[in-house]
Amino acid sequence: MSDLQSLRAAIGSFRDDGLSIALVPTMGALHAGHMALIEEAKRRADRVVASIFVNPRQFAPNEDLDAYPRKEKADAAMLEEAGCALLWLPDVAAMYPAGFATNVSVSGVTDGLDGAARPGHFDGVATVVSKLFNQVRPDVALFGEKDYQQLAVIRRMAIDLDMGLEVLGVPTQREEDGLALSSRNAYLSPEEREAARALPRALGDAARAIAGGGDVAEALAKAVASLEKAGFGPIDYISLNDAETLAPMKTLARPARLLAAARMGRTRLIDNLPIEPSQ
Ligand SMILES: Nc1ncnc2c1ncn2[C@@H]1O[C@H](COP(=O)(O)OP(=O)(O)OP(=O)(O)O)[C@@H](O)[C@H]1O
Ligand SMILES: CC(C)(CO)[C@@H](O)C(=O)[O-]
Ligand code: BAL
Repeated sequence: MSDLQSLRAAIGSFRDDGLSIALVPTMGALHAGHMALIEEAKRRADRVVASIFVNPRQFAPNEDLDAYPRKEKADAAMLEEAGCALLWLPDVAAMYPAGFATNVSVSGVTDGLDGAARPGHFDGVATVVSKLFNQVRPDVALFGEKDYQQLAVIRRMAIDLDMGLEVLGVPTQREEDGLALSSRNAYLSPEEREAARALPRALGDAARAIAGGGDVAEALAKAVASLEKAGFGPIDYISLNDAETLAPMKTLARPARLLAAARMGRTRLIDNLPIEPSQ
């Protein structure tokens, strides 16, 4: 459904029946990564609401808003098949009517990584996710760890603004060769798709080296070299960061996340892995 009045009525009737609600926000072109969020949502709440909205405010003018894949019919069928109770499909004019003038901006966790590489991106994400939370008023909302910084931003926002819901992360779903599932993988040519496996491989090698006590800078430099050799470029970042605050780390002193963003042809791919310090 696409109008807020109908959404509120449907949510109201779930609430009248005493049912809990999970929200899975997406931009559509659904794949098994999204479906893992739906499955986890079903375990966490009585009713699952999915949203599909390609949010113009989180794309910079030079990014792929127009090219972004749109597959509403197939998406709706997949969601119904998976047992999703409601699909929320707002349109741009309803989300951002004339006169819209509010921006939600989270600082700190947005300082580096995609926050630096995509200026304004996380303001767009925080603003639209605030709206989705206010529209659906879920008990729990689920996000993928593939977009690890996004998950950290939304967690921070929900706490800081007393949003009164649980924000849950779901592990990254991968292809057989390790590539993280992503709607943007559809942009890759067969040759680029083959070469793209170097990204999870480079992250895995670096994560193992760092977890085993290896020098962080050396492991990161090696990862950059292997990505360049595979045809990635430019590499926006490959970086070791605190798993919670996302502050950059030079040594493995606390639970960490190894995060990367790099371009394969016209496709920008991101990925990340956890690294735990050994006791
Ligand atoms: N491989 C994956 N595993 C787990 N969650 C995922 C995966 N891919 C996407 N998600 C999650 O699905 C939600 C919706 O993401 P989105 O619709 O942008 O899909 P996407 O595949 O990440 O697309 P994009 O190509 O834009 O990165 C986000 O919370 C995202 O982290
Ligand atoms: C969370 C989200 C739906 C907000 O537009 C988007 O950034 C996404 O799909 O990850
Ligand atoms: N999956 C994150 C949304 C974006 O890249 O715009």
